[in-house]
Amino acid sequence: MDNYFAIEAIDLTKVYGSGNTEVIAMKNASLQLKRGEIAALLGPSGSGKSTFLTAVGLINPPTSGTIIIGGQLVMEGQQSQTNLRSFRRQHIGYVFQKSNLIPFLTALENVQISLELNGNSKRESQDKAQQLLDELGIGERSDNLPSMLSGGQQQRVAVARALANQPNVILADEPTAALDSKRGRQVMELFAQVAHTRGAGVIVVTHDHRALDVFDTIYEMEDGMMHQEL
Ligand SMILES: Nc1ncnc2c1ncn2[C@@H]1O[C@H](COP(=O)(O)OP(=O)(O)OP(=O)(O)O)[C@@H](O)[C@H]1O
Repeated sequence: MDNYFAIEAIDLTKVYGSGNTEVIAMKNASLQLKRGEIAALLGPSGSGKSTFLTAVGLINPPTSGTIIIGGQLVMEGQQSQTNLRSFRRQHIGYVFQKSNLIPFLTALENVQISLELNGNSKRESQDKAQQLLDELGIGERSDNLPSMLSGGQQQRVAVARALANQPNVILADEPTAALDSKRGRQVMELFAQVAHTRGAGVIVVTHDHRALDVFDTIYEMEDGMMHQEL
């Protein structure tokens, strides 16, 4: 089927530095994620999880390997095959450990701005942002600045922002690290729902083994190598 995979990462390797200071952070890491599938990425500190996620997120290119997103070849080694900036904005939603909301914009404006950056009118963006916040259960807090929201609410706004442009791919780097286990689980369930209902491919880096049942697939990194858990 055309575009059956949200992400195909093939033999990704990343080398930082050279000579004595060379670090091989990722070695031939491969992963195939279908649309509608949510995968957890586990592994000890320093095993290469962030390196993998930022490579696939087109933030930090691999030294070698191939990245195909939504059926389109985007990276061949360090060579980009498309305009990475606009590709990223249109197709990839990123959620970080801390919500990284813009502190002087309201919850609504934080979501609205990413829609406007993608060419939607102000009015359209406002309506769509409000609708997303409503769907995520924080619509009544849309006028609040991030500092007035709890960690879990801020993370919901960050998820709304990541979903705003209906990306094929959502990448989350320890999105629940700042949350208690109940709220952490809610955020994980939200990602699973987004994958299953919107057909996005979602990868979540996590250290939290308590919510692993929400994932369709579990990958683990060790010393830069990727394994799929059976
Ligand atoms: N910019 C960099 N320059 C040099 N080495 C780096 C750089 N970024 C990461 N590394 C090294 O690459 C390896 C993998 O790091 P990475 O951040 O991908 O691990 P991680 O699994 O995400 O760790 P954590 O769970 O602690 O966030 C580590 O040995 C790290 O020290």
